[in-house]
Amino acid sequence: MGDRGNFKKNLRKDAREDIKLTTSSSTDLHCSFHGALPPLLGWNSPEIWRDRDDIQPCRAILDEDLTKTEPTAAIIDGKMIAEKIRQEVTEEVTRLKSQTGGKVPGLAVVLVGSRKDSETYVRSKKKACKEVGIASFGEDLPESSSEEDVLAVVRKFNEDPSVHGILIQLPLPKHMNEEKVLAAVSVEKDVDGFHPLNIGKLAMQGRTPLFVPCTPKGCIELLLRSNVDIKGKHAVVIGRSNVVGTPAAMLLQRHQATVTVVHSYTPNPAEVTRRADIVIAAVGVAHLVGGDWIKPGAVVIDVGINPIEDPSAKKGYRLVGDVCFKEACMKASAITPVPGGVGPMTIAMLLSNTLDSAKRAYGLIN
Ligand SMILES: Nc1nc2c(c(=O)[nH]1)N[C@@H](CN(C=O)c1ccc(C(=O)N[C@@H](CCC(=O)O)C(=O)O)cc1)CN2
Repeated sequence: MGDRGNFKKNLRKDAREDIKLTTSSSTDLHCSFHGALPPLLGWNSPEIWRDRDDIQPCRAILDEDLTKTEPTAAIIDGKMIAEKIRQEVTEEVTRLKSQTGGKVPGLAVVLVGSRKDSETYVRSKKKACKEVGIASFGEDLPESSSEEDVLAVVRKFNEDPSVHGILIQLPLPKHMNEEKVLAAVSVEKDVDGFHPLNIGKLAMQGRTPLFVPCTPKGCIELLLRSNVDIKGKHAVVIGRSNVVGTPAAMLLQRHQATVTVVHSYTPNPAEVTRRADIVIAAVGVAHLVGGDWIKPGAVVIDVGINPIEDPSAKKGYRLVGDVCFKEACMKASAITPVPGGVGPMTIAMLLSNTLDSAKRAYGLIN
């Protein structure tokens, strides 16, 4: 009790700012009751990975010569595996069409604002739909749209029987309540798997969510299709975002892994990660995970897609993962590259979820 009562004075300023927000929220169970105690649901603290004494920059970033050691890792080719899944989806769409007298799955993609990366992802999703025979519907709203504008679009797609999946491209503009918008998507059309019912069922034993979030599902699919045993293994998930880290940890547990989540408040994350047989890195910090974080023989799934300056590249930048690929290759038994690893699987899983939704709507699966 005493320790908890005292801990407030040790918090950094940014965390304190956050406490003000958290304590005024209606979800802040017990706080007003216990006074100085932290809320039962914890603080909504920001993830800050930079300027930590217990994290060293990876050697490849420091341009040290790594050529003296031979890489050990097999490359898990996400692009190839995603392509195989797209072919499978194409065949199933054809079968569904013949079973339903010409019906095809439909995906609606809602984009709010004009973030360049989001526009690229939305374009890729629509193109992928076309290639596999899924009809795509789009609604692009300006950044200045109100939450009610977005909710109206969601309601329209909820009621449209030719739409089997609805996806709200994230992140939404800051002035919108993401929780409210995602919860407005019909649970039967929630192909992103972010509806509280779907994510809640994913967290609970013996429950079956209608959809599982695409990127974590893609990570597991990569492991399964690369014949990596998950059962009984120690998996470390680095990052605890709603989109990747948290659902990935839940999915790994459902596959009987022992899961540790490493986050920005974990002391000595390298030491903790070094105990893992399977590492899923999903923090969004370029090259955070150095070779010294990886146990020899571990399997590494790198979810990060971070642009870094590169004057030799046509666009002036290139994409790198959260893992220092050059270093991790010397330790891991298998690793996903960036680009060409998890990214293409995110879209393949979206197609697969949309197909499942259509099959359910036409009574072809439960
Ligand atoms: N509603 C959602 N929003 C977002 C999600 C999501 O799953 N649902 N995930 C990310 C972005 N994302 C899809 O939306 C996504 C990211 C990356 C890729 C991809 O194929 N990446 C390529 C590289 C692409 C490039 O060259 O620019 C790769 O890694 O090889 C696809 C989808 C955030 N928002």
